[in-house]
Amino acid sequence: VRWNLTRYSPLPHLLSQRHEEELPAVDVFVCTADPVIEPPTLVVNTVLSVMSYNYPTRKLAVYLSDDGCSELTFYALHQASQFAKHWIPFCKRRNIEPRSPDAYFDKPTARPSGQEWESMKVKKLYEEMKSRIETMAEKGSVPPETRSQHKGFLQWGRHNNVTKRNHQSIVEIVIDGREEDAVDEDGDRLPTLVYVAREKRPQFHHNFKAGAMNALIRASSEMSNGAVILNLDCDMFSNDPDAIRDALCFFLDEQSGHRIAFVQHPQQYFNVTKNDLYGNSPLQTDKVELAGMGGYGAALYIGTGCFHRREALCGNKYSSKVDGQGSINWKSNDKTAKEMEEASKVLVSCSYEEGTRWGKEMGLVYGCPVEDVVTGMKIQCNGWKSIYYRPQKEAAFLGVAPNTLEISLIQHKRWAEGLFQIFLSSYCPLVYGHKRLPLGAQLGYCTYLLWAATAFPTLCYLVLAPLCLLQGIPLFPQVSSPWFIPFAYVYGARTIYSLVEGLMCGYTVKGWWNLQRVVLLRRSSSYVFSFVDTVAKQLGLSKASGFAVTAKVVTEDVRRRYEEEVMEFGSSSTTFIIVATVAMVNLFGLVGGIGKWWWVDGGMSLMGLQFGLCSVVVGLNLPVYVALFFRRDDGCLPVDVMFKAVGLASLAACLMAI
Ligand SMILES: O=c1ccn([C@@H]2O[C@H](COP(=O)(O)OP(=O)(O)O[C@H]3O[C@H](CO)[C@@H](O)[C@H](O)[C@H]3O)[C@@H](O)[C@H]2O)c(=O)[nH]1
Ligand SMILES: [Mn+2]
Repeated sequence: VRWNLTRYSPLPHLLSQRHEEELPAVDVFVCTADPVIEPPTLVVNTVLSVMSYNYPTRKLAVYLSDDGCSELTFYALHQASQFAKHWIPFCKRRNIEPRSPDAYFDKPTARPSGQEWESMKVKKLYEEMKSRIETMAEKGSVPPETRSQHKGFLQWGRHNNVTKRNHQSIVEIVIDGREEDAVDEDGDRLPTLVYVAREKRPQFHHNFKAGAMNALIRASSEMSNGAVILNLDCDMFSNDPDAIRDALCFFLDEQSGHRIAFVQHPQQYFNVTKNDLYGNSPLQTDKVELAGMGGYGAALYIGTGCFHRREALCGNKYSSKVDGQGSINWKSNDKTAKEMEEASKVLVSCSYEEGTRWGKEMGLVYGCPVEDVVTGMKIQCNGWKSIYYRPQKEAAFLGVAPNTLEISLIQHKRWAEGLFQIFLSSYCPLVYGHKRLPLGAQLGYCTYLLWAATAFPTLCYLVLAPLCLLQGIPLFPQVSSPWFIPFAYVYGARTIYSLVEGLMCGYTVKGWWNLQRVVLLRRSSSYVFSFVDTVAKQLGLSKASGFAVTAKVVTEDVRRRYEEEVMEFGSSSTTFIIVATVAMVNLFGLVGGIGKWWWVDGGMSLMGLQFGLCSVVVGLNLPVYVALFFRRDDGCLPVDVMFKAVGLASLAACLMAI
């Protein structure tokens, strides 16, 4: 992936000059799944940020897919549609950035001073809306005066018996951009806003986010039918009001635009701390590796912050011969709102997909926890190219990064599992991509798909090396032997390369060091589970696991520790027992090894590499020891984890001795 770096700088002013009249309709899909882990205020901030794009509003439609089917989320969206009448003109008049109200009012420069009455007024309206949403969340019922403002609330009426897992299709147009009264306080037209909760029934598998996206693709095709689709997770707001125009530069490029299926932005986060304790923002991946994949025309689709050509996402193959291919012009729709809602409801019902190619050849691929990567690859194998675009100016999208170790490890378990599953499936890039993807791209995909497979080599280094050190079994050549050189070279060169590249990408030394630790923790815990689970599933020993939605809110205490970059444990999960045991084994190895070999002539030289390895691991694990023995806050490792870890590590040492 490092052989083919490609970076882009679009020229949006040329786009306006040449194509302003024929700009395509753009549909924005926002997905949410649970009103508790993904609070509605967060969701509507994302929605408001995309509603206020600098783009002709009659060509902009925003769809919210709610897999939680929550009246609260609908209420929040309805509130947001009212607030948008003030927010959008405010943003456009003053050209403010970012356009997520929370993020904007949080900026120190945005805090309105005394004279800024308008800013004060909008801020007040925003706070009022937020508190209404929070009140409704506490009370659990919609105020009667609001209930009568939109027929959509009837969907949650008593006779419908709506639960998260069992309910009818709901498609409610909250703002129909074509209506005369759909205007903001300045009299300008508002973008279309639609709420969709696809039908759920216990006997039908809903296929998580992939299912939600496919439902949206179909529902939107009945309404705005935008030729370009922007996919966002509910926790990722748009940070650049001109992002659509930048992306269109790729699709409308006269030379190669017709072949572009999607334009992917990196996943960047607004809550990453200075030294990125949990390695959430891997700068080398963002700035180098993904750009390298883009160089092969095979940028990965990573689920959010991605602009798609509808046609390619729907499963059509690229062909230079088909007429009209590449044209993504705007078309209008003459149906009434009611007709559109009714037609879409059928398309998002459970049984609609039965016997169709949806989830296989059409739309997002089902059955894989990383539906995004496999779908992206399938699109590329259909002959399309994809672009990876990381704007130099500022991030176009900003999301919420996991802020505890556990959340981050759970997320990685899902990813590594899904990725490995792709490797073992018929979608393996070396097979499926053979002759359809450049070799570099096939191998590039494998560097991700094989994350889980790194678990066992890593565990060997982490467990066998220190135990053998204790027992006096040398595993590597001794320091004075010429065979020492290749080992030292590989390790040294790899480390220096990674450090230098990391620093060039903008890491602090501490940030780079933190990343090494996190990678170690992932490989020795999350990826072990991913590997075992995937293999068990392949052998038919267990059923497909679900999609553990990443938690987006934590308590105040936990957030404070995150901001201070103190590692958060705070539970006795199996993951942490493994983490603590590995740390203890290495501590025993190092201390015991020194005690044993220091006095023996040539002992330190004989065991040199093992000592080195053990010291690095102990160094990386310092926060684990601190959490085990020195910390007393709620985020430390509980006493029972300490006993278990010490017990298991001693047991392992004893077994080795026998
Ligand atoms: O049944 C579900 C489960 C999830 N989601 C949505 O999917 C998105 C991603 O879920 P999240 O728990 O935040 O997962 P992350 O690990 O943060 O997501 C990354 O990884 C996923 C694949 O594992 C991709 O789908 C995401 O786009 C990508 O950001 C969120 O908006 C959810 O609301 C649904 O709509 N329905
Ligand atoms: Mn997420």
